Amino acid sequence: MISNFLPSVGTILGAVIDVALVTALLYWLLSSIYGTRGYHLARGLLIILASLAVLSWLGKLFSSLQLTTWLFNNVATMMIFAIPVIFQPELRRALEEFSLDPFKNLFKAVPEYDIKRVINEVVRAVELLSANRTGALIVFEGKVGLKDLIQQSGTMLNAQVSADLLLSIFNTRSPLHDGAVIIKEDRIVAARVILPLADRRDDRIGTRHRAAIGISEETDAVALVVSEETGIISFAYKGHLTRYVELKDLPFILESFISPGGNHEK
Ligand SMILES: Nc1ncnc2c1ncn2[C@@H]1O[C@H](COP(=O)(O)OP(=O)(O)OP(=O)(O)O)[C@@H](O)[C@H]1O
Repeated sequence: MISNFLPSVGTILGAVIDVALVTALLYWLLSSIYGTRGYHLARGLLIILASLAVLSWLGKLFSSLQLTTWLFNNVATMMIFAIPVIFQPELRRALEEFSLDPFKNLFKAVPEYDIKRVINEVVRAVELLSANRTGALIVFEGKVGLKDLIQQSGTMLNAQVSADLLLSIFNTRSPLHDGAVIIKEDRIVAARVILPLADRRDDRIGTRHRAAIGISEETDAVALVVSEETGIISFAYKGHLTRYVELKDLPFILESFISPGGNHEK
């Protein structure tokens, strides 16, 4: 008798395969866009959708929560059409990369690196850039990836951070000096990257500083600026520009914002 109420082995197996397939698809989707600004948006949408799905399922179980069930059904349908539009560039790139190397995003190890060395090299470069009044914009990538910006406008370098390399890049005779340098962990990932400009209009600052504020508004990156006009060192974080940074304070400031794994803790 009880066996009438128990699901058959086939049903259980079907459900397990169903869940495994959806999980694998979502994992692939998220790992494909990991490193882009769309990743956190996609993760947020999935969390909302999963919460609504759980509530809707509970609603069905207890024959209540009709509004939640209605909301879930409509949001889910809407998202099927909205997601390809919102994530069009990321999905396109992910599919292209997938066709070239299907297992590229699996089994990535978390790298370890010497953060003190990176900071020392950056500070040494900033000291000379500031003294020589050479303009510079250095962005430290945080948890939010900047891969999409780099692919749109930058020149890939993927070189170890060193003061000499930073000085060569920002040398005004170098073809790479315009735009921003992106640092991820202990690598200079790219140079000549065009950043989104902050909307804020302020006559006291030009486009280099507005670009630093812009990227710090849109992501959790820290952007370091050396003014070409005055040699003043500034940094932008969470949309706020701190100017007149003293060189002696720079190592502590950078250390407090950057931690291994690309996470800014403050
Ligand atoms: N969107 C952007 N992304 C990255 N870099 C940019 C962007 N816009 C401008 N820059 C950089 O800023 C330089 C122009 O700086 P501009 O003089 O307008 O700004 P500023 O804030 O007054 O800086 P400075 O004090 O160094 O003069 C450009 O040559 C380029 O290297």
